[in-house]
Amino acid sequence: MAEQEKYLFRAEKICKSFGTVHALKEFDITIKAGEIRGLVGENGSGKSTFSSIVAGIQKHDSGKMYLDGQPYEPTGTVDAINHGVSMVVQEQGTISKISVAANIFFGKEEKFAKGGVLNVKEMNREAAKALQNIYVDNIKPEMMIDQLSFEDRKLVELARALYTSPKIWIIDETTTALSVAGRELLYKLMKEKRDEGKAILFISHDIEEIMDKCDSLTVLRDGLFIANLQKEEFNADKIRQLLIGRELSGHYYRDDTGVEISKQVVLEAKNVIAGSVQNLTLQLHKGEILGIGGLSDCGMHDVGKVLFGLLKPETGEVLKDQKEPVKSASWAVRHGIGYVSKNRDQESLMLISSIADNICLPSLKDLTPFGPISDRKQKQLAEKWSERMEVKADSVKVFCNTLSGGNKQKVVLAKWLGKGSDIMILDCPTRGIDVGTKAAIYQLIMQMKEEGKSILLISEELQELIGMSDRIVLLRDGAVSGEFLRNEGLTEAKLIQKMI
Ligand SMILES: Nc1ncnc2c1ncn2[C@@H]1O[C@H](COP(=O)(O)OP(=O)(O)OP(=O)(O)O)[C@@H](O)[C@H]1O
Repeated sequence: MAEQEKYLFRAEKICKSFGTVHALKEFDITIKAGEIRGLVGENGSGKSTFSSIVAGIQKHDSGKMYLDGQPYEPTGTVDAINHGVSMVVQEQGTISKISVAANIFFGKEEKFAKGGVLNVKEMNREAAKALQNIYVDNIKPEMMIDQLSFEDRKLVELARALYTSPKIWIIDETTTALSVAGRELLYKLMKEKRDEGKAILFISHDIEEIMDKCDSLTVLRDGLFIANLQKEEFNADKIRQLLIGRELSGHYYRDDTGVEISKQVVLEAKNVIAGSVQNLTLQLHKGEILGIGGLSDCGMHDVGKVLFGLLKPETGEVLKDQKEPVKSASWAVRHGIGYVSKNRDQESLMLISSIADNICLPSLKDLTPFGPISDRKQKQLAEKWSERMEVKADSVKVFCNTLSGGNKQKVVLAKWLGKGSDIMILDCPTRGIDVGTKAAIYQLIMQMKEEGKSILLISEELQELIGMSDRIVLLRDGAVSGEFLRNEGLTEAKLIQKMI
């Protein structure tokens, strides 16, 4: 048997450059049938570039790929799907202004067309099957995709990817877009597909998750293959060291306990009903890190929107300093409130603009109090925060649409840290961020707290909530279901009890 035939998929010496950036340098990887292979590496190490080449989204410059022992050179995504390769992308992968069913069958509509007329009923019926295949019954095929939450749109992407029963399923940093329940569903599907003899390439920054769910892993650093490990060789410290290229020292989360919370309330919601928020009463105190958690649809992401003025209360009010109503998002920015949305590409970044323009956007008024914008000051601010957040790019002039997912997230954080807002609403701030930078973000959050800033930390990561919050408020069905003060005995199980 030829060497490549032992594997369902094999890539050899894959190279890909974008101008002067060498995203992949002679990268090799193999995946067997019935294997879940993890792909790990720091932000910008080339994971999405590689997976998008396999999925036919872009072409490599050189190197060879084999599928089922045959040379594999997809001419595009449709060709990749026809060869049995499907991918769920890191960013939002659905198309706005069309239905769920139209998203699932985008590019394959001819399957439901007769005499040039689309049989929508038939397409909806088939879409319902695709959703049932992944055990989802709350999303209806005829719904407009824009009605769905970020998480539900990811589920539609899962349904689309699995509808064709792919031989290779690529999952690019998808878990962080999902709630606890969504993740469990994804893991169940991964196991099912593996047991059916399919191959799965699973990308994640969560080392524990990789160790738990994968059979083997490949480490990528700066576009280079670094190591392959089999399950029995997995060790968290070893993996971190391999992907960063040095030992990671220091504590990940803060280690103080028994902190005092100031009585001064800086931001509050009083009996608010808005979106998925039901009768919410919540107070954020000065210098406090207030963690917000819960299951999917508990309303936690809408809490951030309500407090930032993006979502208007139908009843109740949102007050700053217990007196001034938060009128709108622009009012909030002018009054020292910053907001990092979970939906980075749609709500937090101008993708077709430079890193510098994005970082400076909320600070323009501060940079130009008396006259025209100073290019020098703008560059200084952008460079300072881009360096502090370790954004990987040749310069701050680079456009955000060319950055890796994690580096885009760093720009979003840099933008609000540069503005120096007194209140920061962070919705999943470490989504897609690698372990090294994650530690730096936690340090920055602590620094903000020490400077007297107040932080609302909305997170799907229970460990992150326990590790960083002074106080944790849990939500169920849009209302507060439990509250915990920081203490040594706090466990995930205790939080989960209040979430379900
Ligand atoms: N279209 C593009 N134009 C220019 N540079 C690009 C483009 N796409 C990717 N890059 C660069 O290629 C490198 C690898 O990016 P890639 O998205 O593959 O990283 P990644 O490992 O997936 O990172 P992350 O964990 O942050 O998602 C980065 O330096 C990125 O800026």
